[in-house]
Amino acid sequence: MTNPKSKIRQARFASEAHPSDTLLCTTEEKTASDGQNLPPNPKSVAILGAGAWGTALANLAAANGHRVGLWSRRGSQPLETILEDADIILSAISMKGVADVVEQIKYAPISPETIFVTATKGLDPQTTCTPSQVWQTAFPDHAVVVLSGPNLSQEIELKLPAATVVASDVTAAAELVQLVFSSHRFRVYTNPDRLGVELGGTLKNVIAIASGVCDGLHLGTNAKAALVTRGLTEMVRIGNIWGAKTGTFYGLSGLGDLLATCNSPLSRNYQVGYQLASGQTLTEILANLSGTAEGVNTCQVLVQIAQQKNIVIPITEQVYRLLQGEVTPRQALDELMLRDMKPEYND
Ligand SMILES: NC(=O)c1ccc[n+]([C@@H]2O[C@H](COP(=O)([O-])OP(=O)(O)OC[C@H]3O[C@@H](n4cnc5c(N)ncnc54)[C@H](OP(=O)(O)O)[C@@H]3O)[C@@H](O)[C@H]2O)c1
Ligand SMILES: O=P(O)(O)OC[C@H](O)CO
Repeated sequence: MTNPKSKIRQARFASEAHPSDTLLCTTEEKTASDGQNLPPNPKSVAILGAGAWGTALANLAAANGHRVGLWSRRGSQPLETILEDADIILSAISMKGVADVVEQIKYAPISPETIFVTATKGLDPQTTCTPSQVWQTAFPDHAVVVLSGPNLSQEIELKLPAATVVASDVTAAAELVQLVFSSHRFRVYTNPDRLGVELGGTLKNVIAIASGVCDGLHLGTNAKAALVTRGLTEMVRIGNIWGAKTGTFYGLSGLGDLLATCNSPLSRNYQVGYQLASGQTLTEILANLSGTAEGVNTCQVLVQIAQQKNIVIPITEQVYRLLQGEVTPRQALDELMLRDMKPEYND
């Protein structure tokens, strides 16, 4: 006989429908495959964006026994229905859609207790704001949490172990989100530096494009190590100007995500770089890419910020010029190798 306490309600997607049409937890009871008991106080979690990451996060929360609704603009569930009574509203919308979705729900009846979580890794091209800043501006009285870490969604869907960070200045909100997503295969840490955690996940995408180029040109392990290390220096430099803490960039959401994304062919940003090195144009690559490579837009925003604030970010600049078609991958490499000689640390 199965112990009812060891049962969870598992979310299931019907293959014939859009995932967001079918998610809301089924009533099917199943022995806890993740070793989790049904939580004493299951939360209602609304996930916005049924792409790769939204779907993986929905599965994680549902496997922990929470009530999960997954919304997509292409599904049949109205947004208001998904938002009703949500304890947590998590956005996994790609950056280009965040402002639109925020606008749609700005005037929806949302409880003041509802926590917003953003899992988007991008920058708004109009305002240069981070996604959490966009959400916080629209919902100034709500807790906003960033979820970011080395989290390639395909590995998480395969139930491989991973860790992430949930960051907020509202500790209780971060701790609640930690509880909702934590399991024996997904270890969740809290961090008070919301901006640092968010920028780590965002800025590394540009370095991941550069790493793809490095591997596509077969430049070797020494070159890759140099690129990733100097890339981290650039990330810290930009983050410090923004007001993020240096130490945060050496954690999971910075160095951790950098290592994952710069070394995995599963990363869309890495794929963009790799394919650029093999001679394809950006237009061709993006036309065939499955999912979103946020680093392409982030790079443009960073170059704009660097010019305004006089920040030296040579790798990002070369990635920008490469994406614009102004240099070839080899020329970008030469530009980086032949820069003026300097000490390793002068910040
Ligand atoms: N995939 C990962 O491994 C991973 C891991 C961590 C973080 N992230 C971050 O999570 C975000 C989403 O990534 P993803 O891989 O899930 O990308 P994706 O598969 O391309 O999904 C993006 C989602 O955003 C939705 N969207 C875009 N514009 C919209 C708009 N105007 N209105 C409503 N919905 C809109 C898309 O809806 P449609 O399907 O209708 O276009 C889709 O559901 C990115 O910022 C990414 O950097 C991804
Ligand atoms: O596929 P990418 O390049 O968007 O990377 C996915 C995640 O950000 C990895 O943590």
